[in-house]
Amino acid sequence: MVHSSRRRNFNNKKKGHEPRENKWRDDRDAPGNQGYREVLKENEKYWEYYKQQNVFPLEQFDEFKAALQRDLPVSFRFQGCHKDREQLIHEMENRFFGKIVEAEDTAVCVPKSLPWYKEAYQTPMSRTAVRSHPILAQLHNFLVTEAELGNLSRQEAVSMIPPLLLAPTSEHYVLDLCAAPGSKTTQLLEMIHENDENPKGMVIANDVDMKRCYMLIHHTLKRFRTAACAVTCEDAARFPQIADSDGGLIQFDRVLADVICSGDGTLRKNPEIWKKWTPQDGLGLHRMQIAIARKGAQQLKVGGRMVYSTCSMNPIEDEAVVAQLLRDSKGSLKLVDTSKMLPELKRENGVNQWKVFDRDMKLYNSLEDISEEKMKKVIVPSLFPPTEEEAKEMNLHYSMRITPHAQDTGGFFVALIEKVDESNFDGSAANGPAWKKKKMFKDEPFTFLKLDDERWHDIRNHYGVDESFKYQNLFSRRLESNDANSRQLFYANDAIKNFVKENMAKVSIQNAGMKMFSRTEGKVENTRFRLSQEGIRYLFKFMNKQKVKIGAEDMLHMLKSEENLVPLEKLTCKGDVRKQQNGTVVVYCDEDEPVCTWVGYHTIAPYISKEERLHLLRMMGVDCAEIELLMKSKRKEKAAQDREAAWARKEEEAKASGEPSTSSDAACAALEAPEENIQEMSEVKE
Ligand SMILES: C[S@@+](CC[C@H](N)C(=O)[O-])C[C@H]1O[C@@H](n2cnc3c(N)ncnc32)[C@H](O)[C@@H]1O
Repeated sequence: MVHSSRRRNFNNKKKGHEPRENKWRDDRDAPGNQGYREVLKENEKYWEYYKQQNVFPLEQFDEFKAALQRDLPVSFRFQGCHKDREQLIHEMENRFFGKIVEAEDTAVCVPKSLPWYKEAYQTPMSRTAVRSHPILAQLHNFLVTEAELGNLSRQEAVSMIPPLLLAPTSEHYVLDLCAAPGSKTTQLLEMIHENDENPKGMVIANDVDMKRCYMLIHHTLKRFRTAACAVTCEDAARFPQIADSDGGLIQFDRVLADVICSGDGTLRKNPEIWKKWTPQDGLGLHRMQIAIARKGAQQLKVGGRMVYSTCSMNPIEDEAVVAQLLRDSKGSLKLVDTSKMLPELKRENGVNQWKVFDRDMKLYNSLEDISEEKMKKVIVPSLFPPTEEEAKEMNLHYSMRITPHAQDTGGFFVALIEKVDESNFDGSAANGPAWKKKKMFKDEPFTFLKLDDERWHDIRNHYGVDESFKYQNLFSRRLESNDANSRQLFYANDAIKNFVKENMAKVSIQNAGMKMFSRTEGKVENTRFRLSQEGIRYLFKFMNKQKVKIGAEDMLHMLKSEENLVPLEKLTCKGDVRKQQNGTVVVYCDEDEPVCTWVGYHTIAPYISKEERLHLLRMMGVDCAEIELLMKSKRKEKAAQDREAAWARKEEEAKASGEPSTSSDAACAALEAPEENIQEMSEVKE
């Protein structure tokens, strides 16, 4: 992102300019960040539209408006395994909440857990305010390192609802049709891992936008390493039927259609919407939304459930889409009554009646009102509310709308739909405007290991891997002829392996499973393959060599050491470690937390990130305040360097094009993925 003072100069803004009432200097980290540009938080059409729609009692209108004009509270969610979550929540509450209360500062609030999701927290303070307050800054520091590791995710409160309603289990096959940037994908993955570290189920996360797929892989999934996920890049409205290994078709237990929408419930964090919103935003997306929802329903098995959700409160994008889906299904789909689910969540029931306006707020009561030919393409029959008879069958009130003022969140809509019967549903007729896909990367083939592969012999012998380990689920991303040179070996569970093998020719699969081994060229080790920390999670229990149980003191010594290389001489475990071959050695105090290390002739080095070290120390009850501070200053330094570099690039681009720069730096920075996480995708020149 761009350094603020330079941005101000570039935009010719005066320094020291104070925001006026009802204007907002948006958060520098906000998605779609426009810098410190002022935004007038007014839009007459928007206010009038929602006064007319009756999606919440009209007497609440002033509260609705006031909530939308306030900054969005910060919310975050603890994720990862149950034990870690509990311990981290305990640490956060113990270390910071007391101090915040003691400070008796009225400007500071203790984050509160959401009444309907106890592992998620919300604070009415904006992100900028949190970072600039001395006590909250420490808490922020703690949260940032845990977020880096994927133990915590900053996510809008309302966006946590769809996975909670879908409630997938470890056996479920889940399709997330519009997945990027992936906060709900992570939540779904976490749920299928909740009671089983190595679930039989899988999540296929799809997005039509290649750049956003890339973000999903290298930023979101990087933090939640799993063998049970694949990322595909397809138009959801045309998502292909997935082949199963037995020659049949895969039908999913759960589908999430968190579709593209006008985002008019995200005004509090997307300032652009204030200026641009008209009713046309919803009208323009309606057909695409129906097409995606229909394709999602087609992929469901009988008894399976789909969530249709939008971050818009507009019935044209919400109930009208669900109503058309139900109409088309001829009784194969039913809305599920969600009124008893998440009882503490305040919501409005879905509505049976709404009004259809065009871009200029002209009201259309029925199709007969349309005189102009060109409007017939815009105002289509499915925009209108159901007849009284249809409404009785549809139960649109079973769906829910979250209004911003009900519990200080963004606006959101969710419908839970169940497939009750296959016979009348013709998903193949699902058609919508086609998405023009821009191809950036060539999909490298997935080549799975065979028993006689010498790499497998090498790995099996070196790590003493048990016969029961599924070597056939290891793969590289190279053509078979070129495979021996692959730098990395990945691992997928059976469901993902079968999905990939059967479908790689017809589905654009960008990523699957997780990295387990990297090739090494060093002289120290006796294997060509180094084990990665995320790979241990799966391999550890199959390993009979290259692992050593050590005492807590040795572990602390290694993790706390300022030098990465720790002399073996200083550790009591040196004898046991020296019995292993040089290279990767896994050490552990507790079998649940094995740590990958690198052992040389005289030294041992934990082969994990700084954040991971910090997390392990926290889990061992160590006070990490000093290390956190040190890391914070390094992070700041790095962020400043990145900002400068991004800004320099932007200026270069602007100079080259002769146009003033717009700020898509967030996206720019987000696309810089560390090379080691890339599944050997190669760029294709178009
Ligand atoms: C509301 S966002 C999804 C947010 C995501 N579910 C999450 O929780 O992070 C909508 C996504 O739909 C994607 N999208 C838009 N049209 C699509 C299509 N036809 N097929 C698949 N994805 C689409 C966009 O690229 C965008 O990433």
